Amino acid sequence: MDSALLRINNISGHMTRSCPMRREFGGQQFQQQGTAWSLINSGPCVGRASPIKVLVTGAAGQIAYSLIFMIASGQMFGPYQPIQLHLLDIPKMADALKGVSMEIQDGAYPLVHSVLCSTDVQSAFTGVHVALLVGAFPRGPGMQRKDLLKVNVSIFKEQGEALGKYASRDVKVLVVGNPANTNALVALTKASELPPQNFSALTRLDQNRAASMVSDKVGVNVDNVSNVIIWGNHSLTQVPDVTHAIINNYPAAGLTSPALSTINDDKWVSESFMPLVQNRGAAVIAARKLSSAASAANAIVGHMRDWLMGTKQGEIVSMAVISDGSYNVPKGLIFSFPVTCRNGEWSIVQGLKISQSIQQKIDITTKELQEEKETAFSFL
Ligand SMILES: NC(=O)c1ccc[n+]([C@@H]2O[C@H](COP(=O)([O-])OP(=O)(O)OC[C@H]3O[C@@H](n4cnc5c(N)ncnc54)[C@H](O)[C@@H]3O)[C@@H](O)[C@H]2O)c1
Ligand SMILES: O=C(O)C[C@H](O)C(=O)O
Repeated sequence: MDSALLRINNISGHMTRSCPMRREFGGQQFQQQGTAWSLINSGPCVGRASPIKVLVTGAAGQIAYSLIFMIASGQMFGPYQPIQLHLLDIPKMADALKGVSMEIQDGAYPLVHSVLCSTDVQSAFTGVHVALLVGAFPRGPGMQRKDLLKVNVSIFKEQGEALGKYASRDVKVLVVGNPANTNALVALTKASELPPQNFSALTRLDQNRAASMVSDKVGVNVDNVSNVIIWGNHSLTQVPDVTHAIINNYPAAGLTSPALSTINDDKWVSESFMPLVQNRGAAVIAARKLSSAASAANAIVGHMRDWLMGTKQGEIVSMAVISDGSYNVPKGLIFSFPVTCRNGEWSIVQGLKISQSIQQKIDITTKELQEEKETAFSFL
């Protein structure tokens, strides 16, 4: 197979049936403006009445096997956004990829208008509005993510070039394949035609892991925990930070409490919570003999939904994005920062107070990213 297009729905017929004037998604109101959906009171956002092209690489792999079906069911772009899926994998996975496309068809997802299965980079990347770069080799037991640099950098070099040449100029890119921050930097560097702000790497899984651990400790539902921050690299040196985290509806409905004083156990924060979050990926590999997949897919959906649809009022999420020098992180590294998103753009939250102990840890993860960058660029 080079490329095979499966046309599932009649695109124009579907559009006219499913675009009312106002809709609600993720607790937010959208209205139709021409062919676009806009957040009411928030300017334009991703929602379009015409289909968007969504690329998933590594589409025959284990993360993709959860992710593609979450996208197809509307969990990433909302229940009114038609989708054209572009699925890329390597030639030896062509049969498995075909099986995935058969299952998409059998799932009868109304939002999926077509599926392009390809082992050819050019056709897979052409015209895409969203690129989810999952395809890469995962680490096994005993490995660190940066051990994958040599084998995975060449993938992101080629795909960065393809983004620059063939993708839509407003493409939003999320790199998942490890080491995700540095692979994203390689792709961005090779796509010099595109703004660096279009690129990001995934640390949302770490954020979700951290929020879940805090919710267990305090005894609240995880959706009551917000503003946990992950600083730096998606690696052992990442800095899970609860200094600015909030417990909502605690101690009673409608009230909020700072997480740190609610937890009231500094030893737990530094000696249990932080290392558990940092080592969680390895713990899953030790238990499953495979790396996290379903939870990674859920994190990818959360990351893209917030980027495109906007974060909730007062909410901070973590995304690895290009550093502009904020918090003294050298410009040009892909670094996980606290961000908010509006109108399809992220901005780094400024002015947060950083304790000395968190600052020391930020310096360590920064140093690791600088070293990874040097190693990766020596392979280019
Ligand atoms: N950032 C994160 O939070 C996070 C979380 C989980 C996994 N990961 C990483 O995501 C990556 C994928 O994990 P997985 O469990 O799905 O692995 P997997 O081995 O199950 O699937 C990877 C797929 O990518 C394909 N692939 C390899 N090279 C490719 C290329 N050049 N173009 C397109 N496809 C290619 C493989 O054939 C395979 O089908 C790994 O690098 C893993 O470490 C990152
Ligand atoms: O740990 C891994 O290698 C996979 C992934 O990055 C994770 O955090 O689960």
